Amino acid sequence: MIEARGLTRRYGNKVAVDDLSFSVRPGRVTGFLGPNGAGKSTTMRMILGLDRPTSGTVRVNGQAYHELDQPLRRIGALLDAKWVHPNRSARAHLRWLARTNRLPDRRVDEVLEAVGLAAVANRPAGGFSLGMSQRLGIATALLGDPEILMFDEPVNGLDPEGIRWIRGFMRDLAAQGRTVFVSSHLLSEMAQTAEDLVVIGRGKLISQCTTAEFIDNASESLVRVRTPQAEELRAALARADAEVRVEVETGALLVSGVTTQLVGEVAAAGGVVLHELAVERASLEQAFMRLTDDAVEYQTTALPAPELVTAGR
Ligand SMILES: Nc1ncnc2c1ncn2[C@@H]1O[C@H](COP(=O)(O)OP(=O)(O)OP(=O)(O)O)[C@@H](O)[C@H]1O
Repeated sequence: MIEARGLTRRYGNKVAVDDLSFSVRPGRVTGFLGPNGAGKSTTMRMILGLDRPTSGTVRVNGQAYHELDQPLRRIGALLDAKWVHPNRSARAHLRWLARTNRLPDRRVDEVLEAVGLAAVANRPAGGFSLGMSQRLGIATALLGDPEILMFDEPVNGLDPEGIRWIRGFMRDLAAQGRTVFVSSHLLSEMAQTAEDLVVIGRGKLISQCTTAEFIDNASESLVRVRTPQAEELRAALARADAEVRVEVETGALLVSGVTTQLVGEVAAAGGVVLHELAVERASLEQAFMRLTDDAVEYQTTALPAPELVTAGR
């Protein structure tokens, strides 16, 4: 269990993490989701005692990190896969960590086996691909056989096979009853991995819920209509209190807050010919960006949001 209460971290005038409270439960993969710069890495560093909160607390099984006896046995983390000394072999790296943390040598071979690195264990880690480095980072996190595991953007830059392996591995760890907390800036990635979500933007909590609930709330259903009498239909729908937008690229009308049935009936009553009438679900990533829009730190000005013209209600 990880519990943050009023967790806040300021760097000068910048509030990187802002009064964040959330809990991460055992036996599930919990995604830590937020756009770039939202404060995910800072929060994870505070959980590990690598950064100090300006105010608030974060506890690992009821204790602050520095109070933990043998912390590697309680919580294992992958924050940066490339921190291993390049001339050191995977096995030597893990042995060194095991010995300095009073962990048995046999754990080294167990974790190398678990992440599929046994065959390359004596090769210098400097020559490892990103995927292999990630596996070594995960082996390092597993060394103390901890109940809690934390991974910062573990699939960034990996090929599809590496991504598939990491997703499956995280789910297996959760199925063993462990607490698995994993960050990402992509909702689509989290949707395939995590059962629960902690969503943040600009350091603040946006939502804590199941992934299914978040997706349901986030994705807006739209009705897409194509008609040669767009103006008449727009006016009729506005009278029916629907919100109508025109998709500039294709000229189709996107109607929110209505069913296809209602649009069909309004069109029929107004004598409007329809060429297309369909339900369109906003993509998850669009929905996520809309929810966290105010919270995106580095908004691009060169590429404006998709041009949708809103007509009166
Ligand atoms: N040591 C630091 N000094 C000053 N500002 C910092 C420091 N560490 C982080 N920040 C700022 O705090 C904010 C949150 O950063 P953080 O790296 O935690 O976000 P993130 O959600 O992990 O983003 P990303 O996905 O881009 O890594 C950013 O504005 C960042 O510039």
